[in-house]
Amino acid sequence: MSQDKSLPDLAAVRKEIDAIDQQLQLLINQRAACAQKVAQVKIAEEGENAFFYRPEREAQVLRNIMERNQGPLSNEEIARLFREIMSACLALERPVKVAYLGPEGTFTQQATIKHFGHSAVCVPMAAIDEVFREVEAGSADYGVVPIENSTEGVISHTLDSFMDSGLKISGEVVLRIHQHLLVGENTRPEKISTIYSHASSLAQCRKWLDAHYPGIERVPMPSNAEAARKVKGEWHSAAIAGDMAAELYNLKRLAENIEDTPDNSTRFLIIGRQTVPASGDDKTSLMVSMRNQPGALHQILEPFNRHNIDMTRIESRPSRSGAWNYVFFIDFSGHVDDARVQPVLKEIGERAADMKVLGSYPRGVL
Ligand SMILES: O=C(O)C(=O)C[C@]1(C(=O)O)C=C[C@@H](O)C=C1
Repeated sequence: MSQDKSLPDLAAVRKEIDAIDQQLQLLINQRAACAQKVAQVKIAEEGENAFFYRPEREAQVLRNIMERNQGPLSNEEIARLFREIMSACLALERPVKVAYLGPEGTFTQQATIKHFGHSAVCVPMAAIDEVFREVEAGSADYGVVPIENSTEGVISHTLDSFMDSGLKISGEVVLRIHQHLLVGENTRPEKISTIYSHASSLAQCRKWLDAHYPGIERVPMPSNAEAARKVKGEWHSAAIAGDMAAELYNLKRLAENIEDTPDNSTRFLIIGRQTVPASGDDKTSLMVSMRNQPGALHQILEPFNRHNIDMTRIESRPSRSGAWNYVFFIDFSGHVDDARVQPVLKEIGERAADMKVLGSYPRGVL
């Protein structure tokens, strides 16, 4: 019994919670049973190799949840809970196997869980092209690779992998990147002589390091998770890495959120073998090869402008097929099936030496 008469009665509120939990449990299992019925339809229509994961439907479900949310839980929090419910429902239909750029503890693993939830089977790969190969070979259903960082720019390795791959982009996920200075339990801050991290993480924290650890050696590592693993047993070094690595290796945080730009984020792509129908709010990624002639770039950009299509990114990479030819990677708002997108693709296709649609996919929701 509460002392203060204006406070709710604790035992009574807990009883209310128990009753709600009972209903929630029933409803969640009813929802899961519906997912099993959906699986039956998919198998009947498309066979055992049907695509059980439906990115467009998941994006719609999550958007609806956020739109109708009245609180007190925030839109992000409620969507995260439903993300996990859908993840469990999908696993009941058919567990999905997702290859990601490892090792365990990387931001890519964090992005994979953010996108697919905890019920997906996540497998770390040693390199970006291994993620591509694993999905191409059918050993994994989907792959997750980083594509661009807001402070560091594009990850060219991922772009280059698309040149030799027939895989499609089926989604994107954006992760806020928070970097921490991590040490093992026996490390004394004043004894630190080396700081390990991935080169891009060192670059993202350069100003902070200049101010707090001037003159201390900075050693690039293949990943920040590996940097975290290395400092676990060293008493004179520190690592820069994120939450996942800190938890995985049980490291102490000497300083948190040390990235130089507070809105530091990385965008990851989901790659697979699936063409995704329109979700209502989509993006498309294109790969366009152009001969190196005057006005080549203008020829590609002009149709987007004339048809009023919002181009969200353009990157160029030297083509591997011949000297001085360029490949442009273009992202724009819209889906290949949209009536206003089709004339743009037709015109660019006529002007380019080669054009490949890498995929139309829902804009990242979470
Ligand atoms: O609607 C479907 O196709 C389902 O399989 C159901 C469901 C869900 O739980 O809502 C589960 C997995 C799919 O990726 C999308 C949605």
